[in-house]
Amino acid sequence: MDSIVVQGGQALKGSIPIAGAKNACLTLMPATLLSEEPLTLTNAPRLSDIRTMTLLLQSLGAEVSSLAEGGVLAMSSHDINNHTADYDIVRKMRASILVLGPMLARDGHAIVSLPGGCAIGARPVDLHLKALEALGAELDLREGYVHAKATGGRLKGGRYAFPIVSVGATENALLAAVLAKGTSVLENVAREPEIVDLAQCLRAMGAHIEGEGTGTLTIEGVDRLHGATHPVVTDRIELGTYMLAPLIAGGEVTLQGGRRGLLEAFCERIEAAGAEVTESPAGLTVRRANGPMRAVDVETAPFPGFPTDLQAQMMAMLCTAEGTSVLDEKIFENRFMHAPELTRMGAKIDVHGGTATVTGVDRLRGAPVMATDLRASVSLILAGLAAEGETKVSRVYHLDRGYEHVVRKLSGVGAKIERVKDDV
Ligand SMILES: CC(=O)N[C@H]1[C@@H](OP(=O)(O)OP(=O)(O)OC[C@H]2O[C@@H](n3ccc(=O)[nH]c3=O)[C@H](O)[C@@H]2O)O[C@H](CO)[C@@H](O)[C@@H]1O
Ligand SMILES: C=C(OP(=O)(O)O)C(=O)O
Repeated sequence: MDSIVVQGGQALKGSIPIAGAKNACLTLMPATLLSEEPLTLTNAPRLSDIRTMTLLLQSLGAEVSSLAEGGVLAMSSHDINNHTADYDIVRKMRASILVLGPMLARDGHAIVSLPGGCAIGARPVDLHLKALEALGAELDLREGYVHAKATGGRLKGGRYAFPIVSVGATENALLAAVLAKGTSVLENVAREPEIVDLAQCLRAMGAHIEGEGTGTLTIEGVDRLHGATHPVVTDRIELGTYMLAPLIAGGEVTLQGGRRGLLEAFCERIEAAGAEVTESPAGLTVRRANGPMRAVDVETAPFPGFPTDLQAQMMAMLCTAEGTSVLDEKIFENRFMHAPELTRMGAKIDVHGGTATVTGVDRLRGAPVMATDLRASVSLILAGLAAEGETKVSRVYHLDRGYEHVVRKLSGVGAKIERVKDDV
């Protein structure tokens, strides 16, 4: 297993290219199952989650190329010969459940393992299933698998109002509705840029969709979809993560390809804390406006609110901001695993239920730390950038799920960071 070792105290200067979004790519890839013609993605990121989705699609009979220059990922689902998504793959990555809607829509049947909970919370998939039932799916849960059939062999247009906003359930329902017979109306849907990206890709494949980016999606099902080439939207979570780096370590960094519209609520909060964010055709440039960073309160919410996937990284920044900040995590019930690790580095954090109170300290101190999920891991690297001495973050496989070339990107702007092999 590898670790990341950071020597803190270097101010940062330069540019970081931002990759295509993991969470967009993971919902765009299953769209290949909807057509017998090829779907090609460009700007796909080089991440272990993308590799896992590749293996899952290949296990169903799809052809998926290895990632080429420019993030080109060529896929073809001409011969889908297996309709079972096995537990061994699904348990590695929750986004695997996104093959259920498209398989059901294409061939009228599918068997997909239930993903189970994970470190950040229970994360049920009941809303995915209820939305598919509203489109005419008959579901049976047996031995840890969802056995799904479309009544009469084809899904039918239907209406479903989500009781809470769910990104994944919106995606699964949209992926299914595009080939259902008739009109579907999905209400209280997620509005994340990744949903807008999925709708645009499906439209390029011939789907009839209205309302992406709003609370209601209206989909007129078509009999077949064709091939397309689609660029994956910029990763707003990678963008926000690296925007925090110069605020923590000092200096000025340009995030190439960054756009404010992807992260308006996040930009507003870091500006309230003392950041200066400048938008240009090249991207977003970030530095401290004047003097040290100050405390701000943060509440996570579905888009366009403050993303839960940036809560851990924001906490790392607030650990050395002047004053006391309150972070309310409203999406996942157990997403503060980074707090005890940051405390080991000298941070002052009290966690009660879904609320963390952070009192800024002058300086963090490097320490060996360990993270149990993706964003928690990167928050420890960010904290290490300004900590006194050495921070060693172990269990780097979490990081590899969502950040490509993290050492290259941060050392490119002057951080002292390396990846090392652990002694066994
Ligand atoms: C691969 C991917 O895109 N992952 C993102 C996606 O996860 P994911 O799609 O899993 O997150 P959801 O938006 O579905 O989850 C939101 C909330 O709804 C609950 N819920 C969800 C589905 C369901 O059937 N029942 C239910 O109760 C969840 O437990 C959670 O409390 O959106 C999250 C919220 O922005 C992000 O943190 C994840 O990075
Ligand atoms: C929680 C995340 O991903 P996933 O939904 O795949 O677990 C994330 O990207 O921060």
